[in-house]
Amino acid sequence: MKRLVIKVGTAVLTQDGQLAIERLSALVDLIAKLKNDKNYEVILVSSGAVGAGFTSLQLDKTQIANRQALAAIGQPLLLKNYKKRFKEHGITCAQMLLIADDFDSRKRTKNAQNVMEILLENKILPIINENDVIANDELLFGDNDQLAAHVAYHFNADMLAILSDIDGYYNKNPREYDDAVMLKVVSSINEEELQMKHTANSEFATGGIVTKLKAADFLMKNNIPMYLSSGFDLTNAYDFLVDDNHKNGTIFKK
Ligand SMILES: Nc1ncnc2c1ncn2[C@@H]1O[C@H](COP(=O)(O)OP(=O)(O)O)[C@@H](O)[C@H]1O
Ligand SMILES: N[C@@H](CCC(=O)OP(=O)(O)O)C(=O)O
Repeated sequence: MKRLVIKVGTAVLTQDGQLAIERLSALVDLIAKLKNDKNYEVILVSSGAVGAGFTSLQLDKTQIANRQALAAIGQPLLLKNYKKRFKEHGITCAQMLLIADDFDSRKRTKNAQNVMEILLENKILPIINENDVIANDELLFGDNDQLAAHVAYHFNADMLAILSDIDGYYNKNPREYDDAVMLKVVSSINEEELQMKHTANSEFATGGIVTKLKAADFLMKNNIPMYLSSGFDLTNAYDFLVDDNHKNGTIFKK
C-alpha cells in the first residue's frame, strides 16, 4: 500500500484575507479520491492557520507573538472546514501539531509514530501543522515544507507531494523571468540553490522556493521522492498522483 504525504501552503488556502474554500474543497476531493478509490494512506500537512486566524482578528502580523495568536485562532477554523468537507466523503480527520524539535527526541517521535499507525490503520486522515504557539523559531525561520519532509521520513511515506502556488521548480524565478523553464525532473540540488533568498509569495506564508528545495534535498538523501505541483489547479496532481502520469510538475528524485 502506498503512503503519501501531501503538503499544502498558505497561498493556496487563503485569498484576499479569507479562506479559499473552493480550493480547500478541491484538495479534499483529491485526497478523498486517493484514499477511497486508490486505497492510499494519506497524511495531510496543512499551513493556513495564521491566515485563517486573520479572518477573525486583524492583529499586526509583523509581530511574532501576534502571528502565534493568529495561528491559535485560525487552526480550529481551518480544521472545522476540513472536517466538514471530509465528512461528505465519509472521512474522519485527526489533528497533530508538531514542531521540528519533536523529531529530535526518540521518545516523542516513537509516540507520534504509534499514534500515526493507529490513525492510518483506521483510515483516518491525520492533518498536521506546526505547533505555532510554541514554535517561536519555526514561525520566524521555519516552515511547513521542511516539517512535511520530516513527516514523510519519520512516518515512512513513499512520497511527499507539495501543492503550492507555483506549478513546479524553474531554472529561475518564473515570476521575475518570462523565459524561466520548468525542470520536470531534478536529481540533485546544489549549495547555491539552497542558499537563495527566501521568497514566499504570500503575506502569511513563511516558505518560498528555498524551503521546498531544502525539503527535497533532505528527502533525496533519504531516497524518498518529492513532487512539486500547483495547488491552484490540481490537474497535474491528478495526472501524477491518481493516474501515475507525470505530465507536469517537478519530481525530485535521486
Ligand atoms: N526557481 C523558482 N521556481 C519556482 N518558484 C520560485 C522560484 N524562485 C522563486 N520562486 C517563488 O517561490 C514561490 C513559492 O513559494 P511560496 O509562495 O512560499 O509557496 P507556498 O505558499 O505553496 O508554500 C513561487 O510562487 C515563486 O514566487
Ligand atoms: N504554521 C503556519 C504555516 C506557515 C508556513 O509554512 O506557510 P507556507 O510557507 O505557506 O507553507 C500556519 O499554519 O499559518
